[in-house]
Amino acid sequence: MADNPTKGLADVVAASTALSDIDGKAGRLSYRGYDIHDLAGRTTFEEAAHLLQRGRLPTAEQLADYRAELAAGRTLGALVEADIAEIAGRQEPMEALRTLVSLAGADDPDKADNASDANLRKAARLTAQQGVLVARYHAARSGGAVPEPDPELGIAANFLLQITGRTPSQREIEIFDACLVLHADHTMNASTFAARVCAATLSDMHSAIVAAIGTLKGPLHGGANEQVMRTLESIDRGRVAEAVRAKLAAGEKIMGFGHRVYKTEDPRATHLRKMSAELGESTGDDTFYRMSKEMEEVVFTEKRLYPNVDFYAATVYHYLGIPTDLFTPVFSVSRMSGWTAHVIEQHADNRLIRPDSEYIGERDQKWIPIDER
Ligand SMILES: CC(=O)SCCNC(=O)CCNC(=O)[C@H](O)C(C)(C)COP(=O)(O)OP(=O)(O)OC[C@H]1O[C@@H](n2cnc3c(N)ncnc32)[C@H](O)[C@@H]1OP(=O)(O)O
Ligand SMILES: O=C([O-])CC(=O)C(=O)O
Repeated sequence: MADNPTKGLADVVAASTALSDIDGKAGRLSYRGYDIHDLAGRTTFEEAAHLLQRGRLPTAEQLADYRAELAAGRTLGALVEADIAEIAGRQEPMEALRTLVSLAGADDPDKADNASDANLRKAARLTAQQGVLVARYHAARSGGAVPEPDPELGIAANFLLQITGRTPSQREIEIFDACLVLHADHTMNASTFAARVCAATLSDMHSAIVAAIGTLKGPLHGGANEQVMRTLESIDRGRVAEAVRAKLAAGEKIMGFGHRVYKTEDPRATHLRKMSAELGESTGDDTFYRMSKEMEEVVFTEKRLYPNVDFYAATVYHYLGIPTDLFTPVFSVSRMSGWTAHVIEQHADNRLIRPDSEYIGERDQKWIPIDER
């Protein structure tokens, strides 16, 4: 039987959204009508999150209020505090985040309230807490202390401070802030779709985010950034082309390449490639950047595939001193802003999401009693 033409829901429009838009042929991405090239490097993550969750780029006053709300919202609840050390000892980072966000839901003062004002408050708290959860998880498993967040710093700077234990340079903050902006939203990607399916049953925001985190974790989606770094680390630096060709010949996918929607360069990769080059040079060892460039050339020659957002994000995070198994959690720190905005949008104009399936199993089977099977 021929493959279902909508297998994987390719090209199926599953929701209407005013949050982000992609032109896959031209390689363009915009958030609420603002081209990503105009936002990255000029807009802080907090401004982008405000744009997505609250519908507009904030004025200075609105931004100050939003930042104050985020700062107040990053305090973790009693259940999370009580269990984080135990969870850090027993679960991998994305599994732990899934558990911790679920616990945060029990601690949240708005809990299962789906009203729009409650959803806005929960969206801000979830966005404020995600980076803190990653940092606290990392400290708990490594037995170290987490520096207190600096109230003068934003989410990007505080995250780097809390993960690396040192005050990041201004340029590192700018680069990481731009990374968070670049990852914030991306139409109906798998994790956002999962969040919307959950929200569309009129389940609550924390439940939808738990579904999204579990979905982002997989290596065909957000989990690819960690796999990119593992691939680079496993390849002999003088034999990149040979290693890539061997993987392709063995039928393996090369992590960080290909995309369901982009048929040309992912516009986010354009920024991340430049950041990787800059950070590689400034750290004095750009080997992984140069290996990445070579991989890009070989994959394009062999398969005509372009790097996606996860490819150069890997070396950027590596150069920023972020442990490799926290790369996908970093993605969730940013995408939390988009996921929560999608839940708000879904609840505001809801209809149950329930697609159909094509039945390919046996029919008209005759039932046989158990002792005769
Ligand atoms: C944030 C994000 O989620 S970005 C994506 C992150 N994921 C990755 O980087 C994982 C690697 N990439 C992939 O697996 C895919 O390109 C996806 C999942 C991103 C897109 O998948 P789809 O649109 O379903 O494309 P699909 O997997 O069917 O690939 C189409 C063809 O291109 C090939 N292909 C696609 N990506 C790759 C890759 N990275 N390496 C090698 N071949 C690939 C497939 O093998 C397939 O070939 P075939 O037609 O000869 O069988
Ligand atoms: O849109 C997708 O399918 C995956 C992606 O690039 C993202 O979620 O950022």
